[in-house]
Amino acid sequence: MKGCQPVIAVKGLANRFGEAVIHEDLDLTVCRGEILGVVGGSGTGKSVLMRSIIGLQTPAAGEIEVLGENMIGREEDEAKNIRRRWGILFQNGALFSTLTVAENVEVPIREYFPYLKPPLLDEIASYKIAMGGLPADAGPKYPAELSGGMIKRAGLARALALDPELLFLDEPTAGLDPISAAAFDELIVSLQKRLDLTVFLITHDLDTLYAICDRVAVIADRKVIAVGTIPELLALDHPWIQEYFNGPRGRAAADTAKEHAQA
Ligand SMILES: Nc1ncnc2c1ncn2[C@@H]1O[C@H](COP(=O)(O)OP(=O)(O)OP(=O)(O)O)[C@@H](O)[C@H]1O
Repeated sequence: MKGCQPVIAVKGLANRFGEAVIHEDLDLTVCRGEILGVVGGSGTGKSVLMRSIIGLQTPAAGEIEVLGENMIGREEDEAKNIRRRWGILFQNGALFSTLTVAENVEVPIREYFPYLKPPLLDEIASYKIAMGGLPADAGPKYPAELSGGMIKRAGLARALALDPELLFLDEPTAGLDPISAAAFDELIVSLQKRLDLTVFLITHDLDTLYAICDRVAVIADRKVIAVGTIPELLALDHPWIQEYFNGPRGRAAADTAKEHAQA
């Protein structure tokens, strides 16, 4: 991408579990300010890639830089300083079930700013809950009292708790109805613009790819086989890419995106 300032730079990444080789010589660059979609068939290693980037999975080989910092082999206190610069929304929201939404949002704030007093913590949590697009009365609720869409929004509010520069989203619209999914997509775009975020977004949702991603990285054959805009990807004749974007679901998503552009 022209003028790309790399926020994530992965080079020669290899991941293996026993005999199973998940990644081999995988390269990927995510540029500042973009929403990069990551797609690939089930089990191609999208989550393992994200886990490697955020330091939850030690790769067998390769280099990973995030926000200009080498991520491999860092001491815990150094890694902690880098971690506070990003937010993560895990696939199922990963909220603590025994804590309210507000308390969940406060977890990372308490970790990094243990001296903050409850009134200020509550104020910050309310602000983040509103940023996640939840009503104020969601704060005292427990995750079990929330709908799937609200859980994602609460997870997003927590991911935004420390004013991140970079956001990782693992299948944020999975399990949402199409209207809630579209609303969540809009929220991501508006947050990305307002907060000048870089977004690494794993998804199977073709509507999301068309609606909000600047570029899409395709994982197949253990590596990133292509990165580009959807028109750029459509010009490639890789069978998975063609089937994915030109299959019935891909064409329907393209039509929906066209209708939105004309409306
Ligand atoms: N901790 C682990 N131990 C052993 N195998 C693992 C581990 N984590 C992931 N795998 C394997 O690595 C492969 C890639 O998993 P991953 O969850 O990254 O796939 P994915 O592309 O995110 O899939 P999906 O789209 O279905 O979520 C799978 O075969 C999975 O079983």
